[in-house]
Amino acid sequence: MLDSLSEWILAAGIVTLIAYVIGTWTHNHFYKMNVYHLKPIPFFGNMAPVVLRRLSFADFINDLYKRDPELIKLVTIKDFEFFLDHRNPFSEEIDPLLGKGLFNLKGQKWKDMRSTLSPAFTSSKMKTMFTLITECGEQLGDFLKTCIKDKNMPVEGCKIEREGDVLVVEMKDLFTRYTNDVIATSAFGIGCDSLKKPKNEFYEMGRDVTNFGGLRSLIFFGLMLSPKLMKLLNLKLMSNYAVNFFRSLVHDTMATREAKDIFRPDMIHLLMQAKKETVHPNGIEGKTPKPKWDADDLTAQAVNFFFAGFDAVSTLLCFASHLLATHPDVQSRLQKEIDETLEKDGGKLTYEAVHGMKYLDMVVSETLRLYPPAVATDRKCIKTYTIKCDPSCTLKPGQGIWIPVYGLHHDPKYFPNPEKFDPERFSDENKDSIKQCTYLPFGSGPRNCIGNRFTLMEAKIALVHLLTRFNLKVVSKTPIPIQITRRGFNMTVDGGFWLGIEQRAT
Ligand code: HEM
Repeated sequence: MLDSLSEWILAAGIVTLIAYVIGTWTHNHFYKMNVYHLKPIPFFGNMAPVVLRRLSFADFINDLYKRDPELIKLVTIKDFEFFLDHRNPFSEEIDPLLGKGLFNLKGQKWKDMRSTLSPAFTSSKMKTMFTLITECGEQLGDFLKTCIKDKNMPVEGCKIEREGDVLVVEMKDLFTRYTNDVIATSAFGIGCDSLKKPKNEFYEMGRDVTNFGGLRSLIFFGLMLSPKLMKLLNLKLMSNYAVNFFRSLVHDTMATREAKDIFRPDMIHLLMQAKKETVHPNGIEGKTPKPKWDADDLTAQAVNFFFAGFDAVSTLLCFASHLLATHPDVQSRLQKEIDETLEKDGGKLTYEAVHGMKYLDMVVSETLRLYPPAVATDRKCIKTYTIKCDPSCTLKPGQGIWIPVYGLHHDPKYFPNPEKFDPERFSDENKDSIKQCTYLPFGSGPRNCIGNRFTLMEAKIALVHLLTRFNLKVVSKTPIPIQITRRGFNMTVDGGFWLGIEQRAT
């Protein structure tokens, strides 16, 4: 027991000293490496502006940014073998369904899983999934049409208000319902209509597990700083309830399909093939042992697709709709392209038509430049590597690298007048002049986003179904100018993406 004041002061002094040493343990790291750096502060390092909500994560990345696309090319493409892994904060022990997802896998296990999954994302597989996704796009258009026509139709559960013939819609809510239904049908093999059944369990679960605001942003930050401490405190990002929900969903779907010999052109089918080991990791039959995936390995991939698909794609659609509503000239030109394309094909939307619309591609690409849903990505050094610069800098295994996607996209050196929404940057004449490794919405090199084709198809289908029937309008609730949130890591705006949706004149 401490019973005198001096003992208390001594104990407090020792605790403070230990805390200070722990909080500044790595702070002379860059100094010792002779690398230009921002001076870190105790406990926060350089993250104080984000943790204390003085800056959004995107602006923080922009401020940190001292870039060199050539270096990014070395790390992500040329010398990729030295930087194979992400610095992932998810641990297989704490959050198995996050830790075992492709994004988090390391080394050979990542290579094996990536080769197993890659066949699911080829153009031919996208084509087979096109019909499933188009059905969700039609569902979205039909729901909005009925909502406008039938003023008595209940819309509780969805964030929709009525102003005469205009629906005032919170687009993040609308689009997460669409992206939820898309990923439910294509990755989990189940049909959902989250607009008509706004409280369905799959949607509620998705909203909950992909919310990285509030307490979760602190746990996320804690996992980055000290996974061991988080494990000790039993703090995880996914609740046991959510883990069991996804485990039994994937397990039951696979069991039903096996028992009834059901085939569906979706990702569950591919995962089932992987389980049966019919997909060979390197395509060289007999030379390399086939990886053994257990049930969690496979469920984790579906969960990984869900995480990526639910939030990032809806974020892209929110920013795209906002930009179209605030740039009516761009919206009209896009509607014209869509109308003409559909007319040529007798009103039917085909895979080829979606991929042939150039202006649509330019609008989506420019949205991803201006507001990349992944504002940064990273790599972890796994073998000692010397960067040939002056003075040279040697990276040791375990050290991490940020790739500041948002900073590159907003650099006037690569994108003149970077805050301007200008789809022309991606026209046939201009797009080839974009310098390699300066436009990275889906990352770079062999570890880039495996879902990039899927994303573009999904987003374009939604925009076609919306713009062919409706106009997007600025309303009094529309946030202008747009302010990216300072709460948490999600690329979103406080208060919501409110826009007006009105039926187009026929
Ligand atoms: C707007 C939508 C999306 C954006 C902006 C996005 C962006 C990214 C980025 C930046 C990375 C890291 C790449 C790197 O470090 O080089 C990534 C990885 C990944 N993404 Fe996406 N993504 C999106 C949608 C999707 C979708 C829909 C899926 C799945 C269906 C998906 C699955 C993945 C996976 C599995 C990885 C890890 C790949 C690996 O480590 O091999 N993403 N994504």
